[in-house]
Amino acid sequence: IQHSEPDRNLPWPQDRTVVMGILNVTPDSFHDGGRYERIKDAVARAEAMIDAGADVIDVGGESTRPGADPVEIEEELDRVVPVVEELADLEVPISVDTRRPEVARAVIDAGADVLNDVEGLQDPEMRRVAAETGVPVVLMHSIEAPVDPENEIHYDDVVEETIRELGDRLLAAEKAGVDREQVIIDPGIGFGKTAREGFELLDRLAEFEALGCPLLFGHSHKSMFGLTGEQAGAAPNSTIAATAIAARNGADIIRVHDVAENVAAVNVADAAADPEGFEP
Ligand SMILES: Cn1c(SCC(=O)Nc2ccccc2)nc2c(=O)[nH]c(N)nc21
Repeated sequence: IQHSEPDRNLPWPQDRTVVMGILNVTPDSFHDGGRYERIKDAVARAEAMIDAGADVIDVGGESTRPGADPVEIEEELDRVVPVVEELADLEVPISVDTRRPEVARAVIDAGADVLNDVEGLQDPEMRRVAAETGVPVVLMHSIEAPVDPENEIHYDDVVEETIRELGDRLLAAEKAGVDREQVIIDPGIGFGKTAREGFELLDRLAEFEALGCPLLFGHSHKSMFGLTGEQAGAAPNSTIAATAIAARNGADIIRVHDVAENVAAVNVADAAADPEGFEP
């Protein structure tokens, strides 16, 4: 499966699978130290991921784990803006994972290159930010996980329905002036979906090509790997194996915690896809 059309002006290579390194800047992802320590630590971690082969860094100031308590806007700004300002000088593009238009505007002003919206631009103000700034935006599919897991949402065909719903979100974005060329789509692994649905999406990823946008796959350490003998937050081996399959099935960007290992996995997939043309 070849990657999406190379004519898009995205801030990363178009001829191979791109690796996005995850940089959590939530307080629980740092040793207790001062604010300055935390910023320095975050920059050091970003540089380590870049050295390990990351093509883009995704900065997130609010844990999006289901049930995590929401963070005040001021607090989120205080966590991400200073880090984005430091990372803006590095040689790779910076993505910011936020659901808030105020944060989106602030980080773009601070030098962020890409918006990563787990709410799929459902907020009209987020659509306005994307339309006005023209930055690439990741449009992730998410179903608010049901409160009581008993009546967990089940799809007839999770792939068909995720593609259809992403199509609807794409249309809403275009109506708001977002250029389809700036949109990256994402099935939202684990967001209101079961483990088996995660594997169904992984297996049938090529079907998302119907939407004509680059595709981001974000499976790293997620709970779907409970099915394969690991567990949420500690699934390095399943993650790496799934990375190779996702890349071979057409994922254009992989969002991961462990960069070096997953760079190897995308290289294996890309080499298998084009043994004559692959360049190390
Ligand atoms: C911000 N963000 C997240 S956070 C959830 C997460 O990593 N959970 C998690 C992480 C580690 C262990 C267990 C769960 N997932 C995606 C995604 O799949 N796509 C895009 N575009 N952005 C995303």
